[in-house]
Amino acid sequence: MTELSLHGVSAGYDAEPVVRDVSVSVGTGRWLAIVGPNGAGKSTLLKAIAGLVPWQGSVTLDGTPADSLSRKDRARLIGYAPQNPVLPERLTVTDYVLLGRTPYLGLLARESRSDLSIVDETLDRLDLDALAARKLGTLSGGELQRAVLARVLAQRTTLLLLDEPTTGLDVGHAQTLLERLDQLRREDGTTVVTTLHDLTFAAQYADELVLLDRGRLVSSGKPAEVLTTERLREHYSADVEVLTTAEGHPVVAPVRRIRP
Ligand SMILES: Nc1ncnc2c1ncn2[C@@H]1O[C@H](COP(=O)(O)OP(=O)(O)OP(=O)(O)O)[C@@H](O)[C@H]1O
Repeated sequence: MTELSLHGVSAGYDAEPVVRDVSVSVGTGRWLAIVGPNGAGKSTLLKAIAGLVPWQGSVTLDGTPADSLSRKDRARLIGYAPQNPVLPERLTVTDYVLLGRTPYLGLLARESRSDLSIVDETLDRLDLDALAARKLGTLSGGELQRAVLARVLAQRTTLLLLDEPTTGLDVGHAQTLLERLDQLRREDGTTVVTTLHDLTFAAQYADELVLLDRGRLVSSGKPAEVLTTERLREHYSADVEVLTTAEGHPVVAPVRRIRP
């Protein structure tokens, strides 16, 4: 169970921060989606929470400063899946997912029966059983995406940071993956933070959104509060209509204006 809080977080790569002064909290078992136009700093913010880029400010997990955690403790608490992971093509899906158990292994120790059963269970949860013996290099983009999610889920962390988990998935597979994630969150109480380009998916799955533009937080709150036609025009330079489904979820629809 992990509550995540950020206060005045700035992060970047060189001298100039590309994310500035972001403050946001995510309650235990909640889902936060970071949205914003290309280059806004979404991935950088996620990497800052994961401790993968230099950052300033305060990041706490259940009140404990993230930078006071050892590397191993951090890996037991935070699971991070990058947007474009480097994948060892010759590894089988099972062996790749087993890498998620690394934070629990002692020096030179082999995986235990319990590690193997967690991997089996994770493969089963993500319908990857049939692909378990396949090498990563032979999988389709969508299958790989599921394998990446499986590795991070096998890590059994209470906070998941997922950078664009639906990249390259068709609408059905994207929906299935997000549903599975939501189910795991409900069953296990995992806190989820994702970046998502698809604003409709973000609105339908996340409890709260933060909208970044040029490194700054420009809006945060419930999806229907953040996703307004005016705000999307201002920050994305996009012509959209925000519709509402029968269930009350926002749908962000691009609109083409035919000019005479
Ligand atoms: N490794 C890096 N070194 C230097 N600058 C970087 C690096 N990675 C990203 N940046 C810059 O930081 C800024 C924010 O990038 P970031 O990837 O966080 O944006 P993003 O919102 O995730 O974008 P996108 O939607 O295009 O994936 C961009 O200007 C980008 O060029």
